[in-house]
Amino acid sequence: MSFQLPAEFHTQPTPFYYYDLALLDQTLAALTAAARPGKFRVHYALKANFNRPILERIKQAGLGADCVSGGEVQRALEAGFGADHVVFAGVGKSDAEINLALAADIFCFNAESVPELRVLDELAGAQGRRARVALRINPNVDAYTHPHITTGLDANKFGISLPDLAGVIDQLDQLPNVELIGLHAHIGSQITEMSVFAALSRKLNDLQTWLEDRGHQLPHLNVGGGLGINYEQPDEQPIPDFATYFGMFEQHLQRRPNQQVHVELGRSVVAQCGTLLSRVLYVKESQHTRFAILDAGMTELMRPALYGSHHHIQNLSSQLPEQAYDVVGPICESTDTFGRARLLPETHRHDLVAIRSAGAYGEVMASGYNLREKAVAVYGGR
Ligand SMILES: Cc1ncc(COP(=O)(O)O)c(C=O)c1O
Ligand SMILES: N[C@@H](CCCC[NH3+])C(=O)O
Repeated sequence: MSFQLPAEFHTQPTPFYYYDLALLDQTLAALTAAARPGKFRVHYALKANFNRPILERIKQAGLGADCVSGGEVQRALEAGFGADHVVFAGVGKSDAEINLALAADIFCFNAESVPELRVLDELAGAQGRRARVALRINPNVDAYTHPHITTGLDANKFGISLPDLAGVIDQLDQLPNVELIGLHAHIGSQITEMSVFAALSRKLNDLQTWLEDRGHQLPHLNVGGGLGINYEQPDEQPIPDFATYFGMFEQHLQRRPNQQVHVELGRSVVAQCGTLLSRVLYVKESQHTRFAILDAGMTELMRPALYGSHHHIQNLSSQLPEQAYDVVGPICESTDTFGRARLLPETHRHDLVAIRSAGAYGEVMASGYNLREKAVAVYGGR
């Protein structure tokens, strides 16, 4: 079934984000079933979408929270996630952010460098606490995704590269207010080649053996997020293939007895339930190209401009024969283009257009460039 906007929103001023909470609930049900309670602990990566109604559903489904800023830690706590289910990642955590998370006594910091560990130690000591830490390693595993969203290669800024790990652990062992509880890795986002999770598992298996030889038994292992979604055909696959994703780790990761394995998924949880709605301002026909100029632009959904990402586009108002359009926004940048030569039914001013799979990394990456107002969010399927 293709996308339908509930009638109550047909007069909503555009552009706006529409979220289908019923689809979110179905996605969460599939996710929690595939994670097989007790087998995997799932943390939702707030960076993908931190709207309150969405967070409340996710919390109700029993997920924890994966945060990448003090603001996200705060938002997760306000939304009711227990501090013991909050993890805090990020290559550049400020002192204020660390202090906030320490004071809340969150479950774990995913730490990425010796300088960060020293600051964690100092600030935890000042608060009379111990910081639980998982070391984010950079496993140098290619995620076969867009180069801008690959995070686990030597050239990327994230994590501790493997040759440096022994030195980092030696220094960590000297820090009295930091407790090593696990390893963390996250190799990239929008991953569709599932074999990379087997490669990651094998690296983690070797590392664990190496650590055990040095006397470190780790109760926690966090394998990150990254499961991709179907942007080309959102209606064919509204719910991502969680079973295959978890299956890769079940098959290839050598879990130690009583070890807790964590994942932190963002996109696959919320992408398909969100749609950006926009109206056509003008159809401009030149000698070369036929443009459909929308009232939404890269300020509302930056992914096509930033990564050349594909989002499925539908004209909800027209049933006329199809023509090719370059679908663009009103922003003063040539990259403000949602799609080139897209086949849409003959399109006219005021037609309503849906830009699909926009629930993750859409609204959260909006900007006020050109002094644009922030698009509102509305919710259906309650
Ligand atoms: C450290 C970390 N964890 C989790 C995520 C969530 O990833 P995804 O939305 O691809 O599941 C990201 C984003 O890529 C990340 O950087
Ligand atoms: N923002 C990116 C993904 C990066 C995820 C954060 N590490 C996207 O829209 O696809």
